[in-house]
Amino acid sequence: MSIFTIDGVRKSFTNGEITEEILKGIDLSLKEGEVTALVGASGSGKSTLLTIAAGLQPATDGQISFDGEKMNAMNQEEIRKIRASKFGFVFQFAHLVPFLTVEEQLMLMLDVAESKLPKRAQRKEVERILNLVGMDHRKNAYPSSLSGGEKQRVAIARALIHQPKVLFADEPTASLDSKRSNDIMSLIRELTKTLGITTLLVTHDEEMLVYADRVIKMSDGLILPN
Ligand SMILES: Nc1ncnc2c1ncn2[C@@H]1O[C@H](COP(=O)(O)OP(=O)(O)OP(=O)(O)O)[C@@H](O)[C@H]1O
Repeated sequence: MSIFTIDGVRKSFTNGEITEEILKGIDLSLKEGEVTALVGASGSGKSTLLTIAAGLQPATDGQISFDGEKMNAMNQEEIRKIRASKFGFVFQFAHLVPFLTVEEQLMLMLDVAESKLPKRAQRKEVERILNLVGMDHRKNAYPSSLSGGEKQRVAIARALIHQPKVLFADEPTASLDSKRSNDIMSLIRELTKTLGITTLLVTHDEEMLVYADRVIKMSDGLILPN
């Protein structure tokens, strides 16, 4: 089932007198339980498409529907709520808060997502997700004592702690060596399947495409036919 559909999405940026069209009419649907990878040359529009799909910036034209609702018809506050409760994000760097322990990072995220669970149940949930990403033994650690791969595991746990429906991952392995990249992508794939999430991944790394169910190639603001 498609949970996310992108129809005829265009995006232009204007700098002074010059307007440049970066996305030139994108149609894409994402299926539940699948990892969809966006690949393409630098500047082809991958990150722009991901941020528009995630409601982080508006499209110039076109429709985005999530779970049967048109995101274009929503106001900023409605989009913010969907982002906080239904979407999770992982980027190239983990961006963990340096003065919070692993457990505290995740508790903070539950606050942001306005979790209604009592604190004790929240702690249990944190333990469960840390177990899923293999980091439960480091719940009291601060980010400075974690390796790059461990930080990314915590970032994945933080992205999934509020049980989002969609995971947006923009170059999640770009700061890692080959072994850690494979570990992280294998984890993202496994969690996509076991938790029934829909994952949109942007990557430069061809080696990571084995973890995708679908590979979408972009070139100059368009999706190339398969
Ligand atoms: N806010 C903006 N204002 C003007 N131009 C922008 C803006 N955001 C992106 N662009 C331009 O849009 C084009 C596509 O950028 P985007 O980051 O989507 O590409 P990408 O395929 O993700 O590239 P990379 O692989 O290098 O990250 C680039 O030429 C970029 O300079």
